[in-house]
Amino acid sequence: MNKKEIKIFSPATVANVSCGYDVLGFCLDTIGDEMVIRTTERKGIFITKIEGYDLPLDATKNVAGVSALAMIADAKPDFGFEIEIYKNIKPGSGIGSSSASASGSVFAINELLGRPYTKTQVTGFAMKGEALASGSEHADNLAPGIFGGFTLVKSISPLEVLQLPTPKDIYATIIHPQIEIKTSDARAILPKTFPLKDAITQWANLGSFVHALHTSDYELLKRSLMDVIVEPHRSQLIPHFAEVKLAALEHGALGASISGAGPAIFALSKGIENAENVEKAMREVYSKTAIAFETYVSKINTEGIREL
Ligand SMILES: Nc1ncnc2c1ncn2[C@@H]1O[C@H](COP(=O)(O)OP(=O)(O)OP(=O)(O)O)[C@@H](O)[C@H]1O
Ligand SMILES: N[C@@H](CCO)C(=O)O
Repeated sequence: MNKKEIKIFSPATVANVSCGYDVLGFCLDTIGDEMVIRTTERKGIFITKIEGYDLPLDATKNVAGVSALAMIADAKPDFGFEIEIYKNIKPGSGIGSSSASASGSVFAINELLGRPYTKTQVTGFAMKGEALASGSEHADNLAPGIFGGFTLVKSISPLEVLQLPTPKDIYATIIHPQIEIKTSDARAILPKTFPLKDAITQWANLGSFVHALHTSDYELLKRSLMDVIVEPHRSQLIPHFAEVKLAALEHGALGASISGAGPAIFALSKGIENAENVEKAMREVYSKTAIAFETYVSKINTEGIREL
């Protein structure tokens, strides 16, 4: 007998991770949304409650509803689902707000259906929801939420996700200035072509970053956390980006860059003490401005979305 109701924690995630635009991501632990999903006799998907932020209850306009509708169109259950969303991740934050909803609903429905779908298939349904928010299908926030840890999306069609190892002592620091950048806008400002020399630098860094994760080589990790493709364009949208990045690097971070489409900025550090020093240094930069902000220090969440 399958369960009729499930409560989950759907974590925030960091996409791109400097050198892996649209393919690399990792999962955070200290911030995420909660969702309750239950079966109903009436067929369909019904978003009955959203707390935290003002988002559409219409299932066709909410990413959680769109991904859930895609899953039930395939599974064809003879009952429906109600979804309650308790949002902690601000939409347009750069730490995967839309992704947490799009993946949370289908993770939970898969559980309530008795887990007929693999994690890769669940990610495929979630991509339908994520596309509503960003205007194109990508899975670099979804995959770390669903699989946990660091992930690499090798291909979106057919979808193939690689789970990468998480070095034992690695921590993330996030600063989230309270301005909104829509992913669709941040994608639209990117050039359509790039110089070959920049592409070479970027794929060399991506390859060496993956190698550094496999070998827990923090020195190599530090030298690989670079972005010559996206950061130069998008950093202009984030006030004080260069100062925050410099402060992070000067206070022990292995690397720092834009989290997803921004405005959040992430840093990776070896050890929680370094991660906390980086947090303090990042806070100092924004404390001198009129912009409100929040910061988080988090271990890497290797479990991903979990039942509460
Ligand atoms: N359940 C939902 N949660 C969050 N955003 C939603 C949801 N449903 C629809 N949206 C819409 O998606 C957009 C936010 O998604 P967007 O991808 O821009 O931000 P993000 O997910 O925080 O960023 P990133 O993907 O860079 O981490 C907003 O326009 C919001 O109204
Ligand atoms: N890879 C995506 C992540 C944000 O959803 C981007 O940077 O546009």
